[in-house]
Amino acid sequence: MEEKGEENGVAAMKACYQKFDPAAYLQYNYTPPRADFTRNDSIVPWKLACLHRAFTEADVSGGLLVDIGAGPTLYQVLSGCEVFDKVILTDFLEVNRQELRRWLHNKGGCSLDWTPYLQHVCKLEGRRPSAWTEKAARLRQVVTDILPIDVHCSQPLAPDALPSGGADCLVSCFCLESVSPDLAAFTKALGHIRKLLRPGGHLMLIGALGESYYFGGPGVRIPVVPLSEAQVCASLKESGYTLIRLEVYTLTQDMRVGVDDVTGVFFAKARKD
Ligand SMILES: Nc1ncnc2c1ncn2[C@@H]1O[C@@H](CSCCNC[C@@H]2Cc3ccc([N+](=O)[O-])cc3CN2)[C@@H](O)[C@H]1O
Repeated sequence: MEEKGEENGVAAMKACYQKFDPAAYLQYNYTPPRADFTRNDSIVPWKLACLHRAFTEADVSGGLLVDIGAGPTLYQVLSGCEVFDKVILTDFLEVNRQELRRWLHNKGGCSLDWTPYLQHVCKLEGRRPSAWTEKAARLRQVVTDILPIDVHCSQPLAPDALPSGGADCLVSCFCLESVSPDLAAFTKALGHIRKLLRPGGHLMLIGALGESYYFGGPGVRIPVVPLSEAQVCASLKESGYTLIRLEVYTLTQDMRVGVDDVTGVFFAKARKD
């Protein structure tokens, strides 16, 4: 019976995503006030600072970085693309993979201008902001594939998607808790993606705390499993990771813009032993 319930929950979640609107989603979460580069207390600069620090620490190295459930966003690999020579982006929806391809193929028609993001990460790296064109070229050079993924499958990617040794690092932002019907499914999904990672490899995980829903487009209300810090730590441990660091951002009133009921954002750096 339990298996059936779990399958139904996952199927219902997948149905919700059929109406996901990348352009609206980007406007809701990746424009001011949540993405205000003139404010250090804005959410996106906080996330980029966490990712910059984590990717530039000496314990992170290797050849292949895989982004799990990238959605239509690229910010999550702007630091990692300088450390790894090969980056694979993944998402469940073709509309999101198309959005990513549009930017990577420099074809125009993107729903968001990523220039301020590229400039901000260049500043974090101590480079002049005008080096953003070099970072854009680097990102376009290292991203080799944009693949379909389903974190609820015990084998989330196609069999030959990754080299036999697996990825050296995974990054996943706001995906697992937004696609899982409950905490058990979230923890199980962490276990599924862990199999994509080589022993000693790192997981950089960003997610929402206390979120029970968000809008993935006008009128597209998508349920989310509300997580606490303690549940995130317990799920990482239970699914076979060693937590290195957990950082938390608490949303100020002006960051609560009506597109979700998220109360906080966590950043976890963990390792597969
Ligand atoms: N089975 C699946 N496997 C893998 N990916 C899947 C699956 N199903 C859907 N997907 C894929 O996962 C999705 C990832 S986008 C999920 C959005 N998460 C919630 C949203 C994000 C957000 C952003 C920023 C801030 N903030 O405070 O600044 C708060 C929040 C909280 N609300 C989407 O790309 C879908 O295509």
